Amino acid sequence: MVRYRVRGGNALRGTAFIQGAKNAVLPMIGAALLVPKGRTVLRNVPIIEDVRRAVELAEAVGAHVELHEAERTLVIDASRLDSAVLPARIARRFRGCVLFTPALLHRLGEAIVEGVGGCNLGSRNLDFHYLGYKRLGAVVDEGETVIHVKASGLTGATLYLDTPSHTGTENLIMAAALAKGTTVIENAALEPEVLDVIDMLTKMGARISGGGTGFITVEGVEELHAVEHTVMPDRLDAGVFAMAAAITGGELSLVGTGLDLGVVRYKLEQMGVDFARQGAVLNVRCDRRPLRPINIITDTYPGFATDLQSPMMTVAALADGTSYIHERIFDGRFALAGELNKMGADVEVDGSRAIVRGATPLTGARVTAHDLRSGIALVLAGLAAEGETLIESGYLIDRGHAHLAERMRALGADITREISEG
Ligand SMILES: CC(=O)N[C@H]1[C@@H](OP(=O)(O)OP(=O)(O)OC[C@H]2O[C@@H](n3ccc(=O)[nH]c3=O)[C@H](O)[C@@H]2O)O[C@H](CO)[C@@H](O)[C@@H]1O
Ligand SMILES: C=C(OP(=O)(O)O)C(=O)O
Repeated sequence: MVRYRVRGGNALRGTAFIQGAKNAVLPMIGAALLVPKGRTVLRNVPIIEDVRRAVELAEAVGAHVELHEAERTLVIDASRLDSAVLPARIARRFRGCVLFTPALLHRLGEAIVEGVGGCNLGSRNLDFHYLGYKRLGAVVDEGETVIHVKASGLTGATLYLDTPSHTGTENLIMAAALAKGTTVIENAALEPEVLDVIDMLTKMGARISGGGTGFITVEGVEELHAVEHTVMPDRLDAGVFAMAAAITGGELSLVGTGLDLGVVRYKLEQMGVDFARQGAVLNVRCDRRPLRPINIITDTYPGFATDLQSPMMTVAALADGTSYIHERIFDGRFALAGELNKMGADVEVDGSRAIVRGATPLTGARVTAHDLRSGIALVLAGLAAEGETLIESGYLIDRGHAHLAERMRALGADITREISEG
């Protein structure tokens, strides 16, 4: 059992190195499996548990994968895929496993998904993925636990997503990239990570247009080839470090090529946090105490990312006044509220809305990370709390943040990652 121990009170200062994006690297590993010849190289890979699971899963289907941790580089040779089974013991541990389906379909004619993991955020349907595969000519057999997708060749079609699903868009692009003819995906996701995946697929030889418009057209090609690609910076990791500076009254220089925090920056600015771009570095500092309250509504890009809703709840708890949060993407993403309240916050949840009455002084406590983002939100709470906070399970935090304790300690935080028995 991994846990994080945080002693609050230190302002974070210095240069924070932002990792590569989890939600870009996972589909890119899936994309690398589409390639029958040569070795794909991914740079700026975050060394997180989800990447380790993706490596294990790629190996389970027959790929040869080298994860060079110090170099943050993955080298993937998918020339000998030999199993269409995504085994439950690995697939149930992360959501990104669903991104392997298109490659298995194209390379082996079937994908057998024995389970799908990921954060427990309420209902997380995959119907857009399966309806899309069916429209492209696949047969989908959805058993109670195992999903079997089969196709002896896919053909382009017009696809529509009821809501712009992030992994749904990536999967249907990958399925369409090697299908015969033209596919149009309407109401496609606009997230920067999706665009980064499109960039990589385009370098691989895919013919994709309309990325970022909501209407994506894919002209199928015969084969894709191996490329080298650098994963974009993780805007969620960057958002967390910006918030850490905000709540501790610190000052951080965020380093990560092309970082753009979008609406998260504007919301933090409204709360009293200062941002300044200095060339390639984004500087964030907060002298204002206490912060001003805020209203946020989560949405697909360019709206406020649901993955930063939990960390923002911690920031709101430390703001002077009442903040309102409306969660519109997931129907079960407020598990953090009860844990923050154990630390002295005053958060009231009513369906998809939360009211956060601040500023309440936070006190260290033993708390539970219910998912990745509630875990990192509790780390933030610990940094601002008086006394010691113990957060379990740290594994969930490690799913998405690389070397968190080391990176935060380098900035002055008192945080340790511990492995306990049981
Ligand atoms: C690995 C990865 O990239 N994970 C991200 C991805 O998850 P993921 O791709 O799973 O999220 P989606 O965008 O697909 O889901 C958003 C919403 O759409 C619904 N839906 C989705 C697909 C579907 O077939 N049917 C359906 O109803 C879901 O139940 C959910 O309510 O986007 C989420 C929303 O930005 C982020 O929180 C996750 O970090
Ligand atoms: C919901 C998340 O991840 P996943 O989709 O991988 O469960 C997340 O990163 O907050």
